[in-house]
Order: sequence, then C-alpha cells, then structure tokens
Amino acid sequence: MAQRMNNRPSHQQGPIRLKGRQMPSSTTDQRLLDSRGPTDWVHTDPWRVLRIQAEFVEGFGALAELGPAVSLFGSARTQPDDPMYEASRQIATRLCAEGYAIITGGGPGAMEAANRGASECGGVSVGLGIELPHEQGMNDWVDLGVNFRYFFVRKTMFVKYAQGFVVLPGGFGTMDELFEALTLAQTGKVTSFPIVLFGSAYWGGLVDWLRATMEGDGKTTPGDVDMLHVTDDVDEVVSYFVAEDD
Ligand SMILES: C/C(=C\CNc1ncnc2c1ncn2[C@@H]1O[C@H](COP(=O)(O)O)[C@@H](O)[C@H]1O)CO
Repeated sequence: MAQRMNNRPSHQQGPIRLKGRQMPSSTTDQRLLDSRGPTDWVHTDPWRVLRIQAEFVEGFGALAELGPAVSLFGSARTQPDDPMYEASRQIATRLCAEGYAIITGGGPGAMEAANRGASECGGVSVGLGIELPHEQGMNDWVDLGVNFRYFFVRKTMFVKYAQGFVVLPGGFGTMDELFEALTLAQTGKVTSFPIVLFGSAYWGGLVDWLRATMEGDGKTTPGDVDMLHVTDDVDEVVSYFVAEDD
C-alpha cells in the first residue's frame, strides 16, 4: 500500500506531537511567561498542599545528611541570666562533644542557648524556625537554619532527624513538642526515643500529676510515664543518650 506523504508542520509539546487543528497558537513558555490571569488559586488548599510538599522537600533535603542529633526544647522567654540558659548551653556543648548535632526551634531563650553551646563547641547547630505573626528571626547561633510556614511540617523534622529530645522548662510551645513526642512513643510511631526533662523543680509537679492523676485514673498504661527521664545533672543527660546509642 502506498505510503501517504504527510509533510504538514507539527508541534512538539513534551512527549506529545500535535498537527493541524491540534497545533497551539503559542508555546508553553509563552503561556507561562506572557499571562497572569486570576490569582485566587494562590489562596486555595490545593496550592497549599504544594507549598506543604515544598516544605517537606526543603526540610528533608537540608537535614538528610545531618548525622546523629538531639532536639532541645525550652522556653523562648528564658533570659541569659536564668540558670536554665546556661544549662541549655552546657547540655548542647556536651552533646556536641559526643558527636551530636543540636536541633532547636531557632528562636530566643533556651533555643538560643542550645544553638550557642553547639556552635561554640564547633558542632552542627541547627535551627528550625517558624513563621510567627510577630517576626522574631533566627538567633545568631544557628549555623544551619530552615524556616517553616507550617508547625506540623517543622515538628516532623524535630522527630525525624533526632535520636531523642531534651526538654528544658518552657510554656505551651515546649509542652506541645514534649507531648507530641510522648504520644508518638506511646503509640509506637517512633521506637526507642529517649526524652529527658531537665529541671526537677519545674517538671516534678507535672510528672507527679501524670502518675497520680492521669495514670491513677487509667488514662495511660502503667509504665508510660517512665518514658520521661527527669534530671538536674548535665552529665546524666549526656550519658543517657550515649548509653542509648551503645
Ligand atoms: C514568644 C517569643 C518568641 C517566639 N519565637 C519562637 N521562635 C521559634 N520557636 C518558638 C518560638 N516560640 C515558641 N517556639 C517553639 O515552642 C517552644 C517554646 O515555646 P514556649 O511557649 O516558649 O515554651 C520552642 O521549643 C520552639 O520550638 C518571645 O517571647
């Protein structure tokens, strides 16, 4: 059968070849660059899903090769003359000397102290910042900083890239981070995740309540509260993590 000659012009669009009436009057790049159109879609959930994906991609990319790390939490309001500021700095320095990177929320107070300890020790000082209504900016001691729009994306990073948590006295933000880790450990979503509460005077009352009232009322299983290790001793914090790794 004779081959039908067909030299009509064609348009290649990625893997697709178009001819005749299927040919577009402009290129994909022209449509991308020349037009604006309505902008409402920027404020819709499908677009947010892409932004959320982008945050995960950026976070995973920045932290994938971090090596062993500990996340330190504590009040954004801890002042440099508060003994807990120095404690946070010391804990970070000592963990850094054992080869751990230090991850914090990148803010002021106990976070700044921990980043300072890690940076001064020559280790990896990570800050996972969060967009807040009153912009604070990252503390000056963060050497590797990632800023997040979404709390839940940021919280994934704290858990995914750390071997455990050290929690210094703090407010709602600190409690949120502590109880997220406890819930993940209790439900088996993370295995072997040491959580140290530093400062027995601050945490003792909460731990007593968790045992006497929450566990006493059957709302947790006996033994759940033992996931929390309370101490006032920096050496003990360090040996708790080092022993876990052995
Ligand atoms: C409110 C103040 C500063 C807020 N800046 C913060 N920057 C980064 N991360 C923060 C900030 N505030 C809270 N966080 C996170 O929660 C934890 C501390 O919260 P708390 O309520 O102070 O305990 C901390 O670990 C961060 O991850 C200045 O006054």
